[in-house]
Amino acid sequence: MSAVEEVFDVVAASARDIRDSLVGRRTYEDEENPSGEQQLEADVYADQLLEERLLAIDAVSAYASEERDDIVDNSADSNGDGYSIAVDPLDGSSNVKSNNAMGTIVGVYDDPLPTTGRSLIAAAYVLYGPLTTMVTAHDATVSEYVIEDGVRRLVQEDITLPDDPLVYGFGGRVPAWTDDFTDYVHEVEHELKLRYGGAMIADVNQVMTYGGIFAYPALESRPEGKLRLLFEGAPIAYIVESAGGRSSNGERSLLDVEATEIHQRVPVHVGNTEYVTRLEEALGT
Ligand SMILES: O=P(O)(O)OC[C@H]1O[C@](O)(COP(=O)(O)O)[C@@H](O)[C@@H]1O
Ligand SMILES: [Mg+2]
Ligand SMILES: [Mg+2]
Repeated sequence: MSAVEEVFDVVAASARDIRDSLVGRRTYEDEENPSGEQQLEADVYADQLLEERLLAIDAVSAYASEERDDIVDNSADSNGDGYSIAVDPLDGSSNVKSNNAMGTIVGVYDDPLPTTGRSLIAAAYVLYGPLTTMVTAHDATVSEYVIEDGVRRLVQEDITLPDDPLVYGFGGRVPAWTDDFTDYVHEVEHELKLRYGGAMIADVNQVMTYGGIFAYPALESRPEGKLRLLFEGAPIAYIVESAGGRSSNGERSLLDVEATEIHQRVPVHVGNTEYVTRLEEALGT
């Protein structure tokens, strides 16, 4: 089995345990993560589980996560030339309180972190919805699996974004959006249906399913947006682009954004090519 398939299997097995763990871990810890957000017990649990299991794979030499300051380096065990894994252990974890959908995001990078999304050789996300599903991208192929008893079963192969887009979801408070972005939203809302749930993975998965656009844009008070490049933006861009869509930070593909810090943020826009291209035009880039 290839190392990438091994990573995907470990993520699937861990997804079952993460899901099972949620029931007793819906309260906040006293700690904040490196992005200054309060951590839930569930965030910490998922992070520890994934760190332990992913680093146990021979070909994995480093583990970085949204929930910890520093990279955990295991290169001595993998002869220094293994993959670096970047993880958002629970995406949209504040949804655990209201029992709404959440995700797990995994990027497999072929270079030491921080590095650009062009170093990604695979990416995957788990969606904890009514079903636990997993979408993987590797070798230009996007596949969807259902996870049962910790094992992934293929349900759809060679996924591409639908040609007739239906939905949009944009994060951030409306008054915080820039004027250019707001003008774009006013166009799009005549064409697509709003679907926004506050967990990027759930919102992006709707775009993967129905076509359209998801964005967490630059805000007036926060030009860098909210989402993190290595753990959220680049892996999702890799998956959406592998499915025939586009990603952008407003100017260029998220895969081409220079990475200088592990926890750096980036404006995220992903979806059907037409909508992302129009968005770049609206932003004047
Ligand atoms: O609550 P807001 O501001 O709409 O932000 C929602 C965004 O924040 C996130 O929850 C951030 O992810 P984390 O839960 O991993 O910090 C995204 O999943 C989502 O798109
Ligand atoms: Mg997240
Ligand atoms: Mg998270």
